[in-house]
Amino acid sequence: MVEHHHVEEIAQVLDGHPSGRDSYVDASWRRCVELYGMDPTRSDPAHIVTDAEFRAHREQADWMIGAARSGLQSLFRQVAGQNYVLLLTDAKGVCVDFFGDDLFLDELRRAGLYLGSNWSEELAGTCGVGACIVTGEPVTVHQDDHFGNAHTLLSCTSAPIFDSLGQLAAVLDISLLRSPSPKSSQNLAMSLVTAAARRVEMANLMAASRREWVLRFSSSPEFLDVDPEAAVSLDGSGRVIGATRAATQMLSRGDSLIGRRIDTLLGLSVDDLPDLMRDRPTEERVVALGDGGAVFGHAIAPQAPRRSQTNQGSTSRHARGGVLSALAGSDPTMGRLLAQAERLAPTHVPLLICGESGSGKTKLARAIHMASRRGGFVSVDCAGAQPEDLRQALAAQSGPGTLLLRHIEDLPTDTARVLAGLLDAHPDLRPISTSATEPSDLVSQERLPATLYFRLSGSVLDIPPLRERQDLGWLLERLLRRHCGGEMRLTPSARAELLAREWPGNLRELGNVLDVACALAESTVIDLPDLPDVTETRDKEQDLEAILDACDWNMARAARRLGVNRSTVLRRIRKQALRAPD
Ligand SMILES: Nc1ncnc2c1ncn2[C@@H]1O[C@H](COP(=O)(O)OP(=O)(O)OP(=O)(O)O)[C@@H](O)[C@H]1O
Repeated sequence: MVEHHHVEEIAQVLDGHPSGRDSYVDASWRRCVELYGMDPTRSDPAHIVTDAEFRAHREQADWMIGAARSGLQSLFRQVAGQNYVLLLTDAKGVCVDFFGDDLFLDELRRAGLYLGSNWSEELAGTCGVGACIVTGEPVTVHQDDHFGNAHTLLSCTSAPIFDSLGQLAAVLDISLLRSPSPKSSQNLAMSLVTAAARRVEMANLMAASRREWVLRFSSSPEFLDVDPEAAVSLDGSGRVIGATRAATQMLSRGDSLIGRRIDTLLGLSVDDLPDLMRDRPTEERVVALGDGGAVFGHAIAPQAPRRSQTNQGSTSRHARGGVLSALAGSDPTMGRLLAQAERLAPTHVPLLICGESGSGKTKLARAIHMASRRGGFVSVDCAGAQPEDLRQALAAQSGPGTLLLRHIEDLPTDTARVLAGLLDAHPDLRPISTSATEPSDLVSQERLPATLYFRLSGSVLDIPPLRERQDLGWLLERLLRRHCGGEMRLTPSARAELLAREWPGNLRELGNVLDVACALAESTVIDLPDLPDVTETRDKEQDLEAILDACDWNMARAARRLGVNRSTVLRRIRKQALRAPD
């Protein structure tokens, strides 16, 4: 009798009379007849895939099963003793994971509430999983909402799980073999299953974003850190590269967020993210939404170096892009310089890298060598280098390679003559020189013989000083990880102070300041008082003579005390015309 009524009701919907049920039920009934050619009078049993098919589906969904496991387990504990069964299906509707009571296993299997059953709408008719896959929304398909007569005792509540790019990845379903007749009896099941799906998406995004910034949101400050509602992951330039479904709905009413810049979606830029980290009181971490509303935000810094975003792929061009692009964030001058360096790297053109002390000339030279894939690497500090030092350095070198000549401006005249001869003897050796002196001054001030200068400066690369770079925030994070490990973080005020400094000692000074700050910080958070004073750094410059005296004019010791290298000390001694006491 009930079955007859069910078939009639479906026929009425097909005639255009709404059933009064949820609209997704009517729509699904119509699809079953009009699209899949199903017959409501038939009573087809559950559709179970073959063992081989099941293995293939499970293998493909392996990552999702892993990500969802603990969410499923805790959901199952929440509904323990209420005869619910939990199914995780893949995006095609095949059940790949299952939690249910062993007592009812046979019955559950017969009903298709078990591993390997296929709940796609075109096979199973109107059902929770099938309707969820088609609509992309959470649904409850209760008792005779089901199309097929075989399933009209079941109550199935299903929520979609999307991957971080917004593709449907799985469906989480909570079902009962027998249930009370009002559909509203399943409202709690609906809340539980949607919350569990949201947490699985969150866990998934977090697992995939260890190398990226993640920004999590909650409308209530109490839950921001423990159970946020939504999250996005961002690349170094602040573009969204992953989002949970809730974030898509919260920030762009369901339109994809992928590729959009965070400052076009929210009242903040990527540089503001550190202000939203956990060390700041939750109530202060307010983020303005585009529609005028506001939520609370929690930013999580990358836990490992970010992947290179250029040249994805494993070609040698990628390797070059990787090593060079890792030297800068989004600073336009550095961007141009690195693009130029990338093109020059594989050539034999002698390079002269100019820039202030500590600005990263040596680092760039090494990166160019690595990108060139050109055999051996020989490095010589030219400050005070004797001809014999050069000969020794090159004694074992044969074949292609790079000769790094650091502080070329301090090369003594005798050694300069020998260098020219050594370059003749090693035609495969490509010289890369570094200089803190302007290229024009190298010749005009007779720091280098003109012939040698032209021989060494096939192309000149100018590194900007740190105070002129626009990627200081990026560098701060990078050096913080390198100098202090992944754990350490800066309070917003410490960060603001570092961003405001002039950095006359450039990246070397920044590294030294972070070393001191890490040593002084009492926890994993670096605060304002942990930062060495600017005047301490300046004093170092001014008190060179006093420090040299204190170190018995031992250059290496003085260099360590000052946080610079030996040749810089030599240069400063010359500049200040200091003389060691007799
Ligand atoms: N892009 C970078 N990212 C992170 N650290 C960097 C970068 N460039 C340089 N550094 C660090 O800054 C410090 C100074 O760099 P480097 O020795 O290359 O400077 P330099 O210009 O050659 O200095 P100098 O002229 O005094 O010899 C080093 O500790 C280096 O590791």
